[in-house]
Amino acid sequence: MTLSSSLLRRSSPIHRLISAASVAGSSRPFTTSEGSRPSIVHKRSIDILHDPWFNKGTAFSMTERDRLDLRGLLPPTVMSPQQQIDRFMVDLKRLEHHARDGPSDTNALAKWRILNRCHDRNETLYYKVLIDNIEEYAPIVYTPTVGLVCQNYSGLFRRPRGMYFSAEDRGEMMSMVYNWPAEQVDMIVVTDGSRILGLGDLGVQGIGIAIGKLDLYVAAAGINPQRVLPVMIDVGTNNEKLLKDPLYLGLQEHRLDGEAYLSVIDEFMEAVFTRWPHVIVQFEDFQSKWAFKLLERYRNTYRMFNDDVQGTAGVAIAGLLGAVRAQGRPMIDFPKQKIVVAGAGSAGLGVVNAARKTMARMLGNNESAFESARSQFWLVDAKGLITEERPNIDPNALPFARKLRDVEHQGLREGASLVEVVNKVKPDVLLGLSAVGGLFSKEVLEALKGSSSTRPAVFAMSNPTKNAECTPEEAFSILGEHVIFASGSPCSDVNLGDGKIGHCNQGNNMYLFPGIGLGTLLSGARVVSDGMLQAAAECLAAYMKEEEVLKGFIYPSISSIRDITKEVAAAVIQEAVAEDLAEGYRDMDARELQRLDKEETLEYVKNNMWNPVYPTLVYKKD
Ligand SMILES: NC(=O)c1ccc[n+]([C@@H]2O[C@H](COP(=O)([O-])OP(=O)(O)OC[C@H]3O[C@@H](n4cnc5c(N)ncnc54)[C@H](O)[C@@H]3O)[C@@H](O)[C@H]2O)c1
Ligand SMILES: O=C(O)C[C@H](O)C(=O)O
Ligand SMILES: [Mg+2]
Repeated sequence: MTLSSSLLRRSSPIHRLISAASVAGSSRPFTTSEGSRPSIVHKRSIDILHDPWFNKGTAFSMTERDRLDLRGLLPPTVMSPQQQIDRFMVDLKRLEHHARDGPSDTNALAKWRILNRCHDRNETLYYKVLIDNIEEYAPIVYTPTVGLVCQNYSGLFRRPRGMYFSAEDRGEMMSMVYNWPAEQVDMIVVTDGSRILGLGDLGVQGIGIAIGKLDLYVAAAGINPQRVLPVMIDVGTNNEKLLKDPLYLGLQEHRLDGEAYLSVIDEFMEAVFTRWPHVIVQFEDFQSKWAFKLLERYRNTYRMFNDDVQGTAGVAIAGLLGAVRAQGRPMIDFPKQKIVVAGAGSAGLGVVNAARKTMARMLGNNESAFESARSQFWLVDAKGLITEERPNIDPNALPFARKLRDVEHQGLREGASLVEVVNKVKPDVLLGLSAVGGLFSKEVLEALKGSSSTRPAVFAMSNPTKNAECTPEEAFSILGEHVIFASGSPCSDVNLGDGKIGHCNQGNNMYLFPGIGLGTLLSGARVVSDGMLQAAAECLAAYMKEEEVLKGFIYPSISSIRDITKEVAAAVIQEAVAEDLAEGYRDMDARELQRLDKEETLEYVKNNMWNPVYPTLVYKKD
């Protein structure tokens, strides 16, 4: 290599100076105009986005994105430099405004920004901070702050993270997936932004939830951060506010539907599994209309699961079993529990389906057990109690529609209100997955006083905090110290006076999805089976000791999430082996996996979890 060519090597600092000098003045990236001299760049793809000299961010034109292998690495809308400035200023002004008025979310967003900048600069440091302070920072990188981040994503967006596949990319996905710089990807979290937490359709801004979930994959499951990929599939949005917002980063058209929608998701799945055949894809925050259909479409072919349907169900079951134990009763009494569920979307239906199966197994695992288990559930949605009389009933809710004979006997009817249902049914458990903040009103909680349980349980599982069906203060003040309480987003314990504390559990799928993903990865299971999900739920339920449960602690502290995740992953591996689904991972082939006992499986999991430690770096010439 000649001296001059070595000087011009793309990573050399001298090269950067030369290139910068050659573009000084007229052709700096931000001011490129027709006819000005081009900048010579010796890099492509993500390296350009990470180089502050050449990065134009959302202002890269589509042709430049194609030429420079950037397609998919940025949100689909091309912005003008002025729009970029406008977007930045909106964000800046919003923070100034909030700082004057002082609403409580300002601090959380400011903390998110600081953490996010650290994430952009130094991943090892970022994850060390997150792991060592998970209780403090999970509420920032995950629910509830991640909801606020998604709502403000157009303003907060600086450096891209993850990939964007849009309706405009049809026919291109198989090649654009190669624009992602990592050779290996273990875990993808994908959303179409159609139902982000309880905040509705946030379009392309929903990428924030995929990023937040993967942060937990790294922090809790020890998935290598270089092998995670957040994905946003932008098929438009039906959020009218975003459709009119000139600074919105996503496609400004209504959502694709029907076959057109399915073909985009199909193309995406085919592309990622072609490049990374062993990847695991977690579907996140898809509106329930598609959540169930996509799960059925892919679950027997690809390594995938839906976190809102399946992860939530497992966490709810663990909590429901905890609530039985908290009453001083054995878990096997679970099939006697009367459970009212408010919300019949992807999460609510996921929970009742899985809880019914769990009850049926305890009752003998036959047809009649399955049939009798269904009568333990009352489903209430926006139109009230769901019965067989419901016109155009959602087929997914049909198995739980109450029989007319039963409801009449109970003094209820089609569409009865939640308070009526609670009054008449006197449930042991009231579980909310409705996304309606305050749904468990004073009247509803007063009605629960009539519960036939000695320790009624309230699960206000909707996220983020403002969408929770009630607060722990409301539950404890109305129902007294014996109520078992869980919310989806973190809440503080309640001081009940006289030295007594009302414990607020966090009932969130974060206790399971990292372990489900890690266990699937390390087992090399071909698919994620119902049995593997059930094993994960049972493992979480068993994690809690008797004395903790009796004190109202039905979920572990998030500070032990790495340990819980290790246990869950080991349980998932053992089940995959038992079901003959495990094909092994790296040096651990299927036969060796079969030989591992529980302790050895735990050790195997532990040894495969990434830790945030700086590796030794060695320089090598190209
Ligand atoms: N804690 C967790 O781990 C967890 C997991 C998944 C989802 N969630 C939360 O659950 C909520 C719902 O998620 P989803 O995917 O099922 O949403 P979804 O939109 O699919 O379903 C919402 C359901 O609530 C019903 N509903 C609306 N208003 C109601 C009312 N007044 N009374 C009773 N029901 C009402 C709707 O009819 C619908 O059936 C979201 O807030 C989400 O954040 C929490
Ligand atoms: O994201 C969460 O905190 C839980 C759940 O997946 C949700 O959609 O609310
Ligand atoms: Mg979710």
